[in-house]
Amino acid sequence: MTEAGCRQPGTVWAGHPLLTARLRLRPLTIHDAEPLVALLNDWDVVRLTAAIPHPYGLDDAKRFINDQEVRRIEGKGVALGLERTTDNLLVGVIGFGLERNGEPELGYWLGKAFWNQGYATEAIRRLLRHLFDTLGFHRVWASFHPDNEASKRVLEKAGLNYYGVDTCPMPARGQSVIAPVFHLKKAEWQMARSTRTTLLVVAAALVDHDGRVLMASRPTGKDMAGLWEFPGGKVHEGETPEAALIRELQEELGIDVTESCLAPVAFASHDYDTFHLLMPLYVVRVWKGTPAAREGQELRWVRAARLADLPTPPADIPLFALLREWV
Ligand SMILES: Nc1nc2c([nH]c(=O)n2[C@H]2C[C@H](O)[C@@H](COP(=O)(O)OP(=O)(O)OP(=O)(O)O)O2)c(=O)[nH]1
Repeated sequence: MTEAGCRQPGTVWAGHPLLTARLRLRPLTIHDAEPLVALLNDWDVVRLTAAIPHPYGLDDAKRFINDQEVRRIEGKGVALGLERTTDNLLVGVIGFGLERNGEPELGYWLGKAFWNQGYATEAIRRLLRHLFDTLGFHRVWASFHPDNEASKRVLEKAGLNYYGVDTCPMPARGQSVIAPVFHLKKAEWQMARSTRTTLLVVAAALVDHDGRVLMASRPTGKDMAGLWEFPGGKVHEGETPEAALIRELQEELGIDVTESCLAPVAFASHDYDTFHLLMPLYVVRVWKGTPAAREGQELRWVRAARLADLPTPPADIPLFALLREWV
């Protein structure tokens, strides 16, 4: 963990995309110009923002991307595209600037089609972890247009609280507003996170005679729907991980596995927004029955070397390289 004193001055981005259950947060590139126009040329999206012009054209998008690249290099702030993992679609932008006494101030917007689906909260929570844990800041700020109730709710859900009001210039709207200001201190953020649970989930890499691994899509209605995962599920109270996996494989795939055929090979330990996942992974080469989708999921046999090409929960990504050693 980096503390504030250790942070390289001017570092606002650690270089790797930040992953959430459904999103990838990464710097904008010139390829985002057209998608930005498609999302931002919409009065409903921009009317409560301070600096986004309307109408919004390709030149505006290119200038914005370029300016943000310069700000990032100069260590003044960063704008990150929010890319949905299942289809790599740009759904919005989140970022921060250090203009408020060198402490990060958040900004974000989502395309209208992506409102009310929890994307903003998910992105803010991940960015907070980056700002506090990786970059070592001790406080973050955010302000919003007083009419922007949705923004207020999102900030509250992410743990920020009311600080006061401030006069905020809105150059693109030709006015200033008295805007509510919210903030969150690192100590409060750490305190709230300390009450989160560690969730124990077990998973199986079923390996067939061709060395392919069975992956299942998470069904609609579950968190991370559409992503490809190892079959498995939560360990119930009083259950051993092995018993839980045998039960899950019967429930989800209709196959019978005995405990002696479960070889533990790796585990995932991943910090999701609202819980910490601990997931032992077992390789299984012998089972009775033919795996069939019993719970509305799709199934796919995938070569170990191609697992990383699938959209998967972020927790699974480190497992793929480890699994290649075993398959
Ligand atoms: N099974 C499985 N779960 C995974 C993987 N990667 C990953 O992050 N997870 C997460 C997704 C969920 O948050 C959690 C598993 O919970 P779940 O809700 O699917 O478990 P379950 O089958 O017991 O479902 P339910 O009966 O509670 O509905 O673990 C994976 O590869 N396989």
